[in-house]
Amino acid sequence: MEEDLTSVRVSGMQFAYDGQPPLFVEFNLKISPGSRCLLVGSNGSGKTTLLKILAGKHYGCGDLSYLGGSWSKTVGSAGEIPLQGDFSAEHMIFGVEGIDPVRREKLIELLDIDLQWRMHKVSDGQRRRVQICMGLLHPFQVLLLDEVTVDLDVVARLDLLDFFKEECELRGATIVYATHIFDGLETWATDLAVHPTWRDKED
Ligand SMILES: Nc1ncnc2c1ncn2[C@@H]1O[C@H](COP(=O)(O)OP(=O)(O)OP(=O)(O)O)[C@@H](O)[C@H]1O
Repeated sequence: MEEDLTSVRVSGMQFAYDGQPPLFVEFNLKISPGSRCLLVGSNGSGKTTLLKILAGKHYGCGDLSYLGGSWSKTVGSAGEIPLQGDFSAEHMIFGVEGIDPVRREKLIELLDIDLQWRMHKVSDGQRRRVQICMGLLHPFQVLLLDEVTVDLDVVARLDLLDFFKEECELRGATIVYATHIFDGLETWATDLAVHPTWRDKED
C-alpha cells in the first residue's frame, strides 16, 4: 500500500466571510512533510484567513503551532496569555511546562532573548522574539507562520529561517509561511502557493 505522504491537505474548500464574496472557491492545497511552503498573495487575498482555517481547532496544540501577528495570543501549552505586563521574559518562557531544556536554551540563544527583559518595557522586536520563542518551545509537526518575522532585524530573521529549515530537514516538520518580505527566501522555500490558484508547484 502506498504511504500517504501529505501533512497538509485541503480539498474543495469554500469560504466567505458573512455578506462578502467568496475568498476561496473549490480551493485545494497539498503539502508534503518536510516542505517549506510560501503563501504568496496581495493584501486582502486571504492568506491570514487560510492560515487561521488551517489552524482550526488545533490552534495551539503541540503538533500544530500557529504564530501570527497578534501579541495577545500565544501557543503551546501556555495557552492564551498576554505578552505585555510587568513580568519577565524568563517568567513567560519557563512558565511553559514539559519543555525539553536543550530546545529551550537553543531558542533563547537563537532569538538572543535576555531573560531579565520586563515585558511591558521591551521593544516590538524584543516582544516578537519572546512570542516566537513561546510558539516554538514544543516541537511542532506543522508550523503556520503569518508575517511573524516582520519586526525582527535581518540577522535574527535569517537565523530563524535557518532554524526552520533545520526543523524541516531533521524532523520532517512542515512549514506554511505567509510573508511579503522575500529577502533570503529564494532558496529557503521548497513550495509556493500563489493566489489565485493557491496550488503548490509540485501539483
Ligand atoms: N473577521 C473578518 N470578517 C470579515 N471580513 C474579513 C475578516 N477578516 C478578514 N476579512 C476580509 O477578508 C479578506 C482577506 O483578509 P486576510 O487577512 O485573510 O488577507 P491577507 O491575504 O492575509 O492580507 P494581508 O497581506 O494584507 O495580510 C480581506 O478583504 C479582509 O477585509
